[in-house]
Amino acid sequence: MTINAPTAPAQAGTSHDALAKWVDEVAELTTPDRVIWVDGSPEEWRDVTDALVNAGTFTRLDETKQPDSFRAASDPSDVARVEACTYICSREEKDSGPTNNWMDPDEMKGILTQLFRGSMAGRTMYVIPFVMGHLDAEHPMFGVEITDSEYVVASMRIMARIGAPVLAKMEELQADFVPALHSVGAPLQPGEQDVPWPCNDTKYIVHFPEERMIWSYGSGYGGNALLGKKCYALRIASAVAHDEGWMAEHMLILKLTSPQGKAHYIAAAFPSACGKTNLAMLQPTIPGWKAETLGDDIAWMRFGKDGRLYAVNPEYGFFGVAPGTNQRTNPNAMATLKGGHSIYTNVALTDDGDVWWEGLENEPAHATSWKGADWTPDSTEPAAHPNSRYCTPITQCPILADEYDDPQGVPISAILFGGRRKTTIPLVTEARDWAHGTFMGATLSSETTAAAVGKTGIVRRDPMAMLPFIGYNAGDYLGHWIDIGKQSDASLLPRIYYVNWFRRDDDGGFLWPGFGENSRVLKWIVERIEGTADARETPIGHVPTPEALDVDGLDLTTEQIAEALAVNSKEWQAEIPQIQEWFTKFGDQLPTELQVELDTLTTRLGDC
Ligand SMILES: Nc1nc2c(ncn2[C@@H]2O[C@H](COP(=O)(O)OP(=O)(O)OP(=O)(O)O)[C@@H](O)[C@H]2O)c(=O)[nH]1
Ligand SMILES: O=C([O-])CC(=O)C(=O)O
Ligand SMILES: [Mn+2]
Repeated sequence: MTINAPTAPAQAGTSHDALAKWVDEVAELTTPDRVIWVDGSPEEWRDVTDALVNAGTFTRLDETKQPDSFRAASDPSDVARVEACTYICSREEKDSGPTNNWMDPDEMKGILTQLFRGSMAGRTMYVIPFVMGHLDAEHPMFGVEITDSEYVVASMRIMARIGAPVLAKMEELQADFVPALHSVGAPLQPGEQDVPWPCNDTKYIVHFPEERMIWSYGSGYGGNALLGKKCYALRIASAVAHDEGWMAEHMLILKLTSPQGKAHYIAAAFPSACGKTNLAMLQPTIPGWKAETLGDDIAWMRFGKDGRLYAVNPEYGFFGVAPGTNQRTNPNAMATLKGGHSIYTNVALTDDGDVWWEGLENEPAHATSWKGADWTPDSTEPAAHPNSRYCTPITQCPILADEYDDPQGVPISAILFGGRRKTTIPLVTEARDWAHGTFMGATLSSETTAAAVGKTGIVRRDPMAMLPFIGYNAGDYLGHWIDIGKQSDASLLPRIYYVNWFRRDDDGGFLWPGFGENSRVLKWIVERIEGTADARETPIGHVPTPEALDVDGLDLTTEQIAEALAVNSKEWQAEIPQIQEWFTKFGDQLPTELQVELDTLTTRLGDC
């Protein structure tokens, strides 16, 4: 850790000229007490976590239960992504498109410059060099986050490859980087006592796609503040990917090996809190099948020389939803957490120094809720916030695939889209071809969850699970998907599937047991790719025949399975006007291929 006196020039920290200049400018604007260059060392982790414990932000957990791990409780107002305050400030409004908030970049910079002025007073400004993806990638994707939050420093260390080796490489290459400026927006007057979770009611999460730059103000929460993740690896990277002909997607990556030893890599896009982390760490329930994890949230995909799409996970940790995670649903997440070095945010603290959340085993008789209140099983308020999270190193995952660290990535055989729908969407549907698959992704819909501020349970269209993350015009984004499908031979492209683990029966219960049992659906998908599984053709695509889905040993009746797989034409006919209305949003920007797909679907439904 290099400490500069307040007046010392920041160049002391780097021989990267552009970086030194930017750090100086930010320090001058935000007036921190000191500037620290984050090197990623174990001593630094100790210093930062000690500082967070002293500030009351972190509680150190019991060493035998949760080694080197901490629990944080946020301000009750700062618990999730704030989509209403998230902007794509392209130079032209049309380039931000119909799905994003926009403001003229100069106007936005004016507002934010005022807010950032003096915003780090009384605090330490940290400079975190990071790389999304591999440092040895052909084109390493550098970023530097400047933040006044120790919580961000500790979390970024888990979530991304950061520190001295990254800075050294940036200096050697004098490399371009994404400047990512973050402040919690809570300057301290001399002598003023800090609060455990500083933040500001005014929040802005702002992206300048042409300049490849991020400014985030007022929130300390994950997706708003760990700027390598959604802000860089999805919003900025999607704009870069569009320009350069690759893809930055909200997808997990997993490796599935059949009993015969044949491996396939699968990517899957589900909206926030709809099952990516759980599927990425799946424990198959069918004999002989093995799953390994490569990533749980983001995939960057490029064509290889062989014409296949190769995916890498640009992250280095998991930022997972805590509630519902337990030994039965996700034993591999539990084992990852057992490795320690983890941060839990907005979960309950037990009296013996452990953490607890709804759905976890061993419900305590008493705990401290995420809001700091006494909690007992009789309490009416939840112990953990529904969007409480764990942040833990990917390298501790017991089923991590060796290839996760390969800068070339892995060739993808199948892409899954999925959402949370009580009705209409069958357990699994296979697209007829890439354009049809793109249509499935473009019309993906899901009930809203606690991962973003706002009402939950509302069905909304969420194209490729990217609605809050597309860093440019969503119509162009859909066009980009269509284009990608034209760049390789159809036989080399991943096959596309639409899944729904969340369909309900008449009593409101889940029709499908989900979690490890989802391996049965993956098995059908792999067998389809290999040409050995049956399907029936329906107006919406191919669904498994009841015999083709391996339900051996599953406690479901034939009727329940049929219900999970049903294509109900009445429900689909009701869907058509909603899709039409959704497409209207895109105007001329809607790729004609997608209108053709909608017309085809309408005709097919009319015929049945
Ligand atoms: N019923 C059912 N629930 C599931 C299944 N998979 C995940 N869930 C629940 O859905 C919630 C979110 O799951 P995650 O795997 O954390 O979702 P995610 O897509 O990784 O979410 P983000 O990290 O916000 O992007 C958790 O409460 C899970 O227990 C499933 O197959 N069936
Ligand atoms: O970004 C976040 O804050 C958490 C997350 O993974 C999501 O919301 O998809
Ligand atoms: Mn997740």
